[in-house]
Amino acid sequence: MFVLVNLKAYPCDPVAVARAAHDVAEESGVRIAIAPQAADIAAVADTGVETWAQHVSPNGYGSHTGSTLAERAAAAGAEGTLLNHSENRMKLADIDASVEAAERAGLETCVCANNPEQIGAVAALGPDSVAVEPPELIGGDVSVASADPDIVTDAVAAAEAVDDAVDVYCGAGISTGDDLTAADDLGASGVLLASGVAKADDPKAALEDLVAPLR
Ligand SMILES: O=C(CO)COP(=O)(O)O
Repeated sequence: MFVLVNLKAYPCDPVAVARAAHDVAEESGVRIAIAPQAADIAAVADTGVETWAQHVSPNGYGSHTGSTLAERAAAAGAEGTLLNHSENRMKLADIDASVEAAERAGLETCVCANNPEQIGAVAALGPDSVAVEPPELIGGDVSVASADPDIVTDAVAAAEAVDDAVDVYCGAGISTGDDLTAADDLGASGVLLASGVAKADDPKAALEDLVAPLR
C-alpha cells in the first residue's frame, strides 16, 4: 500500500511532517510520500522523503504567469504530482495536458476523481494512478472505506475496465491502520489522506498508527 499525505494549505510545519514521514517510511518499509505546497517542495524533498506536487499546470515554459510548471516541480525535487484534486478541479482537456506535462518532466501522476464514473474517464487519460475521493467525506472522521465501500470497489472496477495498468487509490477520512486495511481489502493499492496527519498533534505517531498493519 502506498500512503500519500496531502498537506493541502494546512498550517503545519511541512518539514517536520516530512521528517516524520521519512523516518516512519524507513522504519516500516512502507512507501510514504508527502505533497506540500509548491513553495515547500524543495525543503520537503531535502529531508529525503518522497515528495509530490499537489498540482502541476497544463502548460510548458512560456508566458503563463502563476503557473506551476511540471519541469520546475521536478527540478525542486518532486517525484510525482496529484492532479484534479476535489479542491482544485480541472477541465478534462487540462487534466490531459497536465498528465502529459508531468510525464515529460518525469513525474508520476495520480488523478483524483469524485466517483467511479469520473475514475473511468480520467483513467482513459493514461495516468499512473487514479484516486477516488468523495468530496462529502473529505476532512471528516469517517473513512471512505467504511462509509462508502462500494465507491472504492466500483472505482477499482471502473479503472480496470479502461486500463488495468492504472493503480487505484482511495481517500477521505482515512486516519488509522484499520482504515488502511479496509481500503486494501476493497482493492485499493494506496490511500490519500490529509487531516489525519497534517492536523495531528503528533504526525509521527499518526503515521506509525496508520502503517502498523503493514509492518
Ligand atoms: O483530500 C484528501 C486527500 O487529498 C483527504 O483529506 P482528509 O484525509 O482530510 O479527509
